[in-house]
Amino acid sequence: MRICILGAGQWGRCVAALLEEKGYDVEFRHHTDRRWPQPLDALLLALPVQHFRQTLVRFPPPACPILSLAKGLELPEALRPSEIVRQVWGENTSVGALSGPNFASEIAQRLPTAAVVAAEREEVSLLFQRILHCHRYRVYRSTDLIGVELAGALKNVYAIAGGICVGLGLGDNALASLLTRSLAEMTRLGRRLGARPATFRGLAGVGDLFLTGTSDQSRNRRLGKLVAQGLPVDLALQRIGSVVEGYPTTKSVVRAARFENVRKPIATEVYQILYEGKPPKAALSQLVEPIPEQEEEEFGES
Ligand SMILES: NC(=O)C1=CN([C@@H]2O[C@H](COP(=O)(O)OP(=O)(O)OC[C@H]3O[C@@H](n4cnc5c(N)ncnc54)[C@H](O)[C@@H]3O)[C@@H](O)[C@H]2O)C=CC1
Ligand SMILES: O=C(CO)COP(=O)(O)O
Repeated sequence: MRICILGAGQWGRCVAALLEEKGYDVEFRHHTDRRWPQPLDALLLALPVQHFRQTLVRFPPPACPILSLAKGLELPEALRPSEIVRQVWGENTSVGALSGPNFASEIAQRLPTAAVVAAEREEVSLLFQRILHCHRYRVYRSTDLIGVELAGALKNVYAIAGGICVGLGLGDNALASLLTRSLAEMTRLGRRLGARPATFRGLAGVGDLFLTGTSDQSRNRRLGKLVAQGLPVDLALQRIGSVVEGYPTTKSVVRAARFENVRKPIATEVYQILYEGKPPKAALSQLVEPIPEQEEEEFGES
């Protein structure tokens, strides 16, 4: 079986190594290429989401199932990776998504973890589960493509919030509270777009949120921490030096029409810190001080 990976960053290279270990023939394509390898059985997309569209248009629609490995929402409409794929290559394109608590660096060290592959059509999720699953990478299946893609993208916004909380030295109680309320907010945003709430309690949701919200390996959390410690956003992004999907995704979530009128106080504060220069301390205290308004319940807490 011949598998192509478009995008050779940390994640694309890590997944390639895993597949090669399983005996697959893997070939990379870069965003400057124009042709697919022949023949081609499956395509994995490992590009940052903001580069998806401009890269995909260079290539003809591939005649094989596609899996997005990316975690973000495209500006300005907050489109999910699979939505971009279908806009560019046609509505009938077979496309799924992979997500979960997966730091590339740990998987590259052969440490174990789990993930979920989602696709609307079960034969697509079955195919990619079979391709990726192995003794150190346990792959589950889901039919909630919307939920899995949204969970993977949104957790980056809340990992930044976690970093801000840590950077301000607010303590572990505050961090746990913030991440729990973040999960409620993610679930609410997901519900608006038709995602299943249960998906947010799975690997792509709580699994990845708690990983990236509590570990300094996360680039998103590091961005929040550096900014809370007083570094200007552009310098913080430069210092991290690789893709921080939560940065554009925060803007997508707060500005896109599809999330209008969904209560999202945490994402809004993160947006104001990153894009409007609001001092992190003022933003975070705004989340802590007022008695919460009555809101749609996610955890029976109103
Ligand atoms: N690194 C990780 O641990 C994980 C990353 N992901 C996701 O995978 C996606 C890729 O992330 P990483 O591989 O970590 O990024 P990276 O920062 O290591 O690599 C960046 C990638 O962007 C490509 N690129 C740079 N400029 C480009 C342009 N103008 N047009 C198109 N492509 C361009 C590069 O070729 C490279 O493939 C992101 O959505 C990320 O959230 C998901 C799970 C784990
Ligand atoms: O998605 C990831 C791990 O699951 C990678 O997180 P960061 O992009 O925050 O480093």
